Amino acid sequence: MSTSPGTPSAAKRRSGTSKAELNSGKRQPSSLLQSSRPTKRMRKTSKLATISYNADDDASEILDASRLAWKPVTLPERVGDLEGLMGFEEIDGVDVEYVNVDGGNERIVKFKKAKISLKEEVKKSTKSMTKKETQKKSGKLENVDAVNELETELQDKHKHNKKKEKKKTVRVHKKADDAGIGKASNIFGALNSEEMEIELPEWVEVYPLSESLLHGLSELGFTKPTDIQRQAIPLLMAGHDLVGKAATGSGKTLAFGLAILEKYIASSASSEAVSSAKKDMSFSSAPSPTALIFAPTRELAHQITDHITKVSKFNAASVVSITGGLAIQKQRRLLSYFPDIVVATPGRLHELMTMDTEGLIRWLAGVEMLVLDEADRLLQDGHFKELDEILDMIGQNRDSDSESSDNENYDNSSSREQDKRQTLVFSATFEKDLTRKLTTNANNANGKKQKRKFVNNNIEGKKDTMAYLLDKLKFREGTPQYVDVNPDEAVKREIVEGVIMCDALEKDVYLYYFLLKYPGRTIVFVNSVDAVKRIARFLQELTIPALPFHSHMIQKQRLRTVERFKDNDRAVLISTDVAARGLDISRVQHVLHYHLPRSADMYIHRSGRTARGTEHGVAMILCARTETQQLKKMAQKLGKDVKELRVFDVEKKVVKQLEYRVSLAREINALESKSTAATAAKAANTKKKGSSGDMDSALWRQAAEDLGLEMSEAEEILAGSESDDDDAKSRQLSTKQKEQDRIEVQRLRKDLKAMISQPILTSSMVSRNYITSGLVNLAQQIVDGTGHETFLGETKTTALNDVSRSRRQWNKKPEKKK
Ligand SMILES: Nc1ncnc2c1ncn2[C@@H]1O[C@H](COP(=O)(O)OP(=O)(O)OP(=O)(O)O)[C@@H](O)[C@H]1O
Repeated sequence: MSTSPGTPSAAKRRSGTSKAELNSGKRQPSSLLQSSRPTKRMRKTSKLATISYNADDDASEILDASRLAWKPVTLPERVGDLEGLMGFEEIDGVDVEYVNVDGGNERIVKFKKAKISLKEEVKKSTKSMTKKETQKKSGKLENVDAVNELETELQDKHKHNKKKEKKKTVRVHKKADDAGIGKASNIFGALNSEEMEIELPEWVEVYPLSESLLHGLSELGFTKPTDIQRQAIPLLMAGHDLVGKAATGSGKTLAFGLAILEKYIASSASSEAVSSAKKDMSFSSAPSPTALIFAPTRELAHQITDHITKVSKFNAASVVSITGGLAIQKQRRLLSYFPDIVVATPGRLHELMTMDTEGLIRWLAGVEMLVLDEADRLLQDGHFKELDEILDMIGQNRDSDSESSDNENYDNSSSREQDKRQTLVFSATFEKDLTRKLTTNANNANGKKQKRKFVNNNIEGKKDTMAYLLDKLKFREGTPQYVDVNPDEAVKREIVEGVIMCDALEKDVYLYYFLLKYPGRTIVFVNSVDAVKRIARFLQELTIPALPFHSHMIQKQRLRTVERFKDNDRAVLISTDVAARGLDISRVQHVLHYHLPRSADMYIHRSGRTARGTEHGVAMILCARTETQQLKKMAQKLGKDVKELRVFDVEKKVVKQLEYRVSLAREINALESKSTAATAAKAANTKKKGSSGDMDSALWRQAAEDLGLEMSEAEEILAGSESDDDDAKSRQLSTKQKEQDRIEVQRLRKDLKAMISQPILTSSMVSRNYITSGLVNLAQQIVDGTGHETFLGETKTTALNDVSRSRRQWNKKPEKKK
């Protein structure tokens, strides 16, 4: 507890709410728990007061402290045995006044009846309103059930189109600035009023967007455009093809999303007559969608759908995602409602198009805007083949309709004019010489267009993939517009980067250290599915709320995991690179690269899961000494000198204390895995025999899920049992062995629990009689609530603060802690 600063002898007041220690209103030492040895008085129960200071409350009466309703404070278990301290008590609803006496060496504490000021009350209610609003606004990723909801919604969109269109034209009568200011009773009412004028001058400056979109932006709280939106939207509205590059989390989705919606609103597709006639149409007669958007992952496709749907709340545009992992027939049905915007992963759309008998291809070929989000990823293995074929399919159909130019005839302007499709390509990373490639097609000295020269026109050759794409996409202009919002910046400015150096085998303990020290929403990236599973298990054992995430999980589980991650601000997502791109989850405080990413671009995308929108965040690499060459190379590719990296120092003594916990957790995991494999082998054997219980595939799937196995693992075990009955049997542990393992796991868990309940001592505590050392005022930390919840003697801090302040650079020795 710090004494009140200020003039000696003067009564000092502060405003706000905090906790204060009490010595029954009598004199007490200026810092109760800082003297060199515990005194008799320190052994007494100390009292805390939760106080509300009110500077205007001169008339408050002085209270007798001994008559107040003090409540005992429950201390964390580990704090209970501090030397000499027996406990604390607290009280609410009093004002505290300190009077410094004896030249400021001592203080008297006076208690007065508290009055909560009107300001405080308003603040309180604002807080709870804001929370509710935020929850409402935050929205959720679509889950499987949402497909059904969406279907109903699409039907409703047809029915209620008229109503929506009416909403769209709501006019404005009242200035937002006038709303509610100084009228406390009506502050929130005004926010919901449809009468409120939407004034977003910075958006209108960029492009005169339709009122329904401004309304949507206003609801999302997006008062001004981001740089990429500012630069891309006018170009897109002028009808240009565009390649857009901007940092992660900089709002690329709405850069193309708003342009698509604006075009939709302007086109006949939004007219009431067309919308209501759609229900009687077929793929060959229905108007083509305004836009077809490709994304490389399912989550990203759902997220784009969600994002565009939210901003188009006040118009009738319908958006669907077509992705793998969900029932294909349902997705076919969704398309049969002829949505205005289709967001797809190439795999599933390809599947649907190759099944097509009713003109789906032709319907898609007429799309007005084609978008490739995360374009460089779409060109990589596992995506490109399907995308390539889709582009061929819709290209051929369009060509046969419009006799469009072939890609060699760039200056055939007449055929280009017939070609209505606009093509948009976005990413945070493109291969370096893209600009050069784009400009090779610019005018030459004679003012004539030059043909693009492709070094290698074959995607299989892996070279020059972007050039191949540019050719394949058949831009309607010879050269698309190129917008690069941050040419010199690889990782977003708002991301503070750091590196922790350790030995390869120490990564687990350093990871645990970081997560304990900086609890907060975190994504840990690793390079294999096995690593995801192992790390998630051992962290869970250490009571860290870790969630595994990888592409072998069934889609339902993946969506559920993302929801759980969003719902818990301390959750730790352990993921492969499947979550590296596009995933937009707010308030992810840290990204940890447990394994070095395989490419510099992947480092940018992984790191970009933090600092979304206007937020800030930390990206930290756990680098084994054997990986330093790889790290240097990566830094070079990012245009950085490795020496610029902030090396983040970790207290070795503290890490030492965590090692035993980590080894216990690993031991438990090993025993549990043995038992899980044995149970699965038994289940597989039962399934094979069929007689004692012929498990159908749903039950089998359920059993695998219950055991925490993926289907691939379960099938592997099953296959093993089918090929060799004896082998499967041998994997079944004897009942006795299983029982022994179970008891051992219980014992280890108990030990681990006991360890976890102990505080971690920091260097200021390790070698000293901490309570009396005078270096750390522990009681002060407890009273103020500023103490770290796990690291005894340390104040609460954030990784953002600590890494930003870290000055140590590569190859410099850490400063010795005194
Ligand atoms: N004009 C705006 N004002 C404030 N926030 C915005 C604005 N536009 C978008 N955002 C928010 O910024 C976040 C990032 O947007 P988005 O997902 O489009 O980024 P991105 O550039 O596509 O990132 P990535 O390259 O990682 O996919 C989202 O949460 C989005 O809601």
